[in-house]
Amino acid sequence: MSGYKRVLLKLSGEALMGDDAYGINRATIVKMVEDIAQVARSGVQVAIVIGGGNIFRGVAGGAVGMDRATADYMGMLATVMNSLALADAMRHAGLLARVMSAISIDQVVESYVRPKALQYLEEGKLVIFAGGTGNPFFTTDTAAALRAAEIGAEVMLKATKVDGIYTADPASDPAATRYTSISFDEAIVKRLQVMDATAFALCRDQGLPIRVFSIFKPGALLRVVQGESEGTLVHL
Ligand SMILES: Nc1ncnc2c1ncn2[C@@H]1O[C@H](COP(=O)(O)OP(=O)(O)OP(=O)(O)O)[C@@H](O)[C@H]1O
Ligand SMILES: O=c1ccn([C@@H]2O[C@H](COP(=O)(O)O)[C@@H](O)[C@H]2O)c(=O)[nH]1
Repeated sequence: MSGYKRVLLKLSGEALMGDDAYGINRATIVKMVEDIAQVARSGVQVAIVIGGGNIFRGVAGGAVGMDRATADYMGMLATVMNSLALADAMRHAGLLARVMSAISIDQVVESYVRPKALQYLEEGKLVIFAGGTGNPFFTTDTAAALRAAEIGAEVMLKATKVDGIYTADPASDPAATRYTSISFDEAIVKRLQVMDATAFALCRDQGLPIRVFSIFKPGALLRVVQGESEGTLVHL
């Protein structure tokens, strides 16, 4: 069905809220899992990183006055919660998923060990990388780029609230237009805020393409994995 054997899927944490003000919307997570199941059942190995913006963001208003590193650790813990919720929804859908955290919380979740993650993927299990990079001052987009490179994913798929990369943030600029494709250097130089520059630079240096597409568009994930033109491709 596709040329891809192994992909890294970055899911927006904020998208998990659905129409709610914060947290995890049940219907939204179930829909996300249905889309992932279609791809996983086709034989593609899928590793996932989910953000934490629906629960906590270290640089957000709620963290004003806090020590930045402490706030960032709270953000990383939020991604552990989202990862557990995602794995639970996957179990309900009959999928086998393992959560591996960059921060050790052994009573709750397995710690990230690269060979073990590779073994799970080869066994056909979904692997959810929680806890970001395990370091403050980073983001889950950078964690996704890092893990994608570590596991030898062929592409990083960023499923987000917008349907690609625009000339400016489409949420605030209605005149913004969407790129079908864009080079890493152009995305970095133009400071397009859809992803942080560290994540773009890591993918560029590893020759790892990124596809940005809408998490809400029905069938978009499957089309992306089938190699169809969807959203925006970021390339060398
Ligand atoms: N040039 C741009 N093109 C597209 N989107 C942009 C651009 N600039 C800013 N954005 C914004 O980037 C955001 C990306 O959303 P997303 O929820 O994936 O972010 P995130 O920080 O990775 O979320 P989370 O941390 O919750 O996973 C969108 O809300 C979009 O409005
Ligand atoms: O490697 C990482 C990943 C994340 N954080 C903190 O968590 C929040 C939530 O992650 P998002 O990517 O914004 O969804 C982020 O704002 C950071 O505060 C981190 O410190 N290190």
